[in-house]
Amino acid sequence: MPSARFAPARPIYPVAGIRAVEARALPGAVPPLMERAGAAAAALALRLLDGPGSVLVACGPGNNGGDGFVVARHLKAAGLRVVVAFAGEPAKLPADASAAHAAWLEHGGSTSAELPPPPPGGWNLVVDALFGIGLQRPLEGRYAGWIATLNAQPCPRLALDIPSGLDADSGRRLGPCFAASHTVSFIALKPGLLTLDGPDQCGELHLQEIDVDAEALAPAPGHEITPALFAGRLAPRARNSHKGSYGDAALIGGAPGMVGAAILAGRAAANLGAGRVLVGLLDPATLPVDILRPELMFRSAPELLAEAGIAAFAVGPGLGQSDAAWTLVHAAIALPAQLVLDADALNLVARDPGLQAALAHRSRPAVLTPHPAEAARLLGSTTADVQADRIAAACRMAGQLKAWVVLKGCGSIVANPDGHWWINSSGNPAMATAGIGDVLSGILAALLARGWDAGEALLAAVHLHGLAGDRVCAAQGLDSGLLADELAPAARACFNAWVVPSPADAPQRPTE
Ligand SMILES: NC(=O)C1=CN([C@@H]2O[C@H](COP(=O)(O)OP(=O)(O)OC[C@H]3O[C@@H](n4cnc5c(N)ncnc54)[C@H](O)[C@@H]3O)[C@@H](O)[C@H]2O)[C@@H](O)CC1
Ligand SMILES: Nc1ncnc2c1ncn2[C@@H]1O[C@H](COP(=O)(O)OP(=O)(O)O)[C@@H](O)[C@H]1O
Ligand SMILES: [K+]
Repeated sequence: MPSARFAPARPIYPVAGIRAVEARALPGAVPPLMERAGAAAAALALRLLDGPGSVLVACGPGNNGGDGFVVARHLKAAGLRVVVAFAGEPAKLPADASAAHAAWLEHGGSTSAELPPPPPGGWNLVVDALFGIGLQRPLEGRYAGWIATLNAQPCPRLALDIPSGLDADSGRRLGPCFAASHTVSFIALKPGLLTLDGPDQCGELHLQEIDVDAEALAPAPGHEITPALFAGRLAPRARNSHKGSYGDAALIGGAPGMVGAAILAGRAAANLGAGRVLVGLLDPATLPVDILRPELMFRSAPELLAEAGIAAFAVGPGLGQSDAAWTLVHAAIALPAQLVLDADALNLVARDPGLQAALAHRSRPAVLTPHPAEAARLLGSTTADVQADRIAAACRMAGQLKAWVVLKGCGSIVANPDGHWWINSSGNPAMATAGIGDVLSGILAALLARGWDAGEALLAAVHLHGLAGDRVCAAQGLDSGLLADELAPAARACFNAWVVPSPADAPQRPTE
């Protein structure tokens, strides 16, 4: 079975969910969860140190500080020079943290109420155990100063559970925020690690489940995206199949001056194995053929919408917001085919409650691919409001429009109409360039044309699109300058590697 090849999709919990898991896991846990967390973090710290040295552990007034005392104890026991900064009142520590503090003192440790200056040669590691999921407001005063000093240390910087200053639910920096080179998070993933500012602040992310099976204790409202979610679709083609078996994908867009967007989407659909790809341009006079991709067939947009038997339409790339564009969107929503709405198709829907109602009443849910500004228009809010809670925004759009939605950007959020959500971790900022979104629409159109349902197609397309961006950037050493048209061949390669495993992935024959 292909699914055995893919890591299962790990659950993601906002703070309330982690608290529910903890409440069930904590009582009677042996060893206590804080001891497990601290030991796991210390093991990572030792790998980062790779030898003797001096470590600074900055501990806060709650249980995150408790994790820090445990880490300090283990590192001291391993022979390192460990300095603990702790400005809280020991008597006010919560019970587990208080026990960890006492154990640190019993093992010969001490604490300093101020951040001590670095030793000659500097720190070899700094550990942020100031605040975890209990952060309630922006850091200021002493702790803001500590964060600035910790961030200035030219050594590995390890955050425990979540970088201090980062909101665990939204991924928003609330103010001064620890800039980790590595983050070790405990029990389960939190959304804030994976979206918005989270990936920048976390550095390399390590999850330590510390022997807690979170999903057995409390249902998870969200999951990460991995191919395990759509592995059932990744079977090789039947030999006895033909182009009609893989559907017609139709791209509608390309107003004058924006024909490239429709071409990019069409090329991507061709690379992802649609049986036939048809491009319907608003201004068909501009381009009769894509000479570099002559597989694409061209029509006028109204002609294409009237064509029988098309399995999937993606409407929006380069569409514009003219009256003609509105007529096309209106007609596309009414068709029984699979439907992707992107870019200006979304802007037209945002302006028209009639289109919104028609979308919500489709027999098959549509797939919507807004970036945060398009999402703000759909929700009648602002981009800042959307970004302040990306999961809530994605779920609201999906619920209101009864559609599958991806809210794009760093840590894209996929939401279904029932309120479940997923976060995608593939992709990179070189993808922040015009045309990349059109490629996503094309990938989606191809998978839908091939018969995938809306949810599987969206999860796969979003993950694959990011993976393709990562592959091209890694292969060419790019931080910027990625071209949208480079993505589709890379997406093709990644997709086919899922379907046809390399010999190294093939099951081994038992030796006799
Ligand atoms: N309870 C347990 O046994 C476990 C707890 N864990 C750790 O505990 C953490 C959560 O602990 P807590 O709930 O105690 O929360 P935190 O330790 O994250 O912070 C809570 C404390 O910080 C204060 N605070 C919040 N925001 C502040 C701000 N901006 N400025 C100044 N003070 C502020 C609060 O008043 C409270 O005293 C997790 O992130 C994780 O690191 C893990 O060890 C797993 C097990
Ligand atoms: N910093 C980033 N990290 C990961 N993915 C990104 C980042 N910036 C952009 N992307 C991805 O690139 C694509 C850009 O799409 P979009 O903003 O619609 O651009 P356009 O419509 O101009 O092609 C989205 O899929 C988005 O998730
Ligand atoms: K922390």
